[in-house]
Amino acid sequence: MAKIGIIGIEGRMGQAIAKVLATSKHGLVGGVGRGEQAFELAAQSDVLVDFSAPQAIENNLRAARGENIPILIGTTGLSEMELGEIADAAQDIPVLQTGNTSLGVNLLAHLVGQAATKLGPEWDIEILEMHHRMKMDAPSGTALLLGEAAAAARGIDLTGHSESGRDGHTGARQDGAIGFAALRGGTVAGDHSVIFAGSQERITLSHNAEDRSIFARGAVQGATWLIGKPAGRYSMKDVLGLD
Ligand SMILES: NC(=O)C1=CN([C@@H]2O[C@H](COP(=O)(O)OP(=O)(O)OC[C@H]3O[C@@H](n4cnc5c(N)ncnc54)[C@H](OP(=O)(O)O)[C@@H]3O)[C@@H](O)[C@H]2O)C=CC1
Ligand SMILES: O=C(O)C1=N[C@H](C(=O)O)C[C@H](O)C1
Repeated sequence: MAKIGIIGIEGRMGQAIAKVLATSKHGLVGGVGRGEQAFELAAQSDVLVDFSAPQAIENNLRAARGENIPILIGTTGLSEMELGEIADAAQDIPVLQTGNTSLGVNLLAHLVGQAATKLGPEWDIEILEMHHRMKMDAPSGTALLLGEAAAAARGIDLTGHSESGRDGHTGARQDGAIGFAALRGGTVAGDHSVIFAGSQERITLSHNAEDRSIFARGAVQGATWLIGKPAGRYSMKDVLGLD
């Protein structure tokens, strides 16, 4: 049995993970919310799971490092600086950071990579996502993960090739760009489509999350997998054996 500590326990994902743990062989040792002590939680846990907010990352990494335990970070909307802090922490402890913990999305990313490899750069790639009205960040962490998969397959850097937030007189699409569009509304748990638009034809690869339990199950699987691993940076592809 693994002792799992949840950062962001009162949130939508924190509650979904607690529900999964209630019927699993793994134990929930507790959780913390805003302003509470991640350090005390880390001292009682085998692994930390963070679904909170980007501002909490630095503190949460310090808590995991202080106890020499792994951490799974599902929080999205991370800045370059926060991603740098994650890379730094991964020199000392196992860290899994991902925009999506579900099996379906990670398989989708794998398929997107395959399609991008087979289809030449004349096929434009556009990524469309829709989420519930409370979501704080755009493009979603999943959209970026899918964009990274397409960019890696094409041998390009996503940052230098992404186009998002088109509005007004945008001019023509840049050759080789990966486009992002975000919709927000209602209670949508997470819909993502990757569109490959060629000449007179289109291929669309999609995933629809019907419930947060898919992310919660993946988070528990990823967190328990991390226990006992050497320090380093891991992804759900490692957990699910998708490479
Ligand atoms: N990787 C994945 O598979 C998934 C990732 N996510 C991501 O997880 C994150 C959380 O999503 P969701 O649960 O829907 O969001 P919620 O807003 O429902 O929950 C976030 C929780 O974290 C708390 N919180 C905020 N700041 C801190 C802090 N500094 N320290 C500790 N707790 C804090 C919030 O408290 P308060 O209410 O007081 O603000 C809230 O309870 C988002 O970034 C989201 O994009 C979501 C689903 C799947
Ligand atoms: O905030 C959410 O709800 C979700 N966030 C993740 C993201 O940014 O991709 C994962 C999932 O789509 C739900």
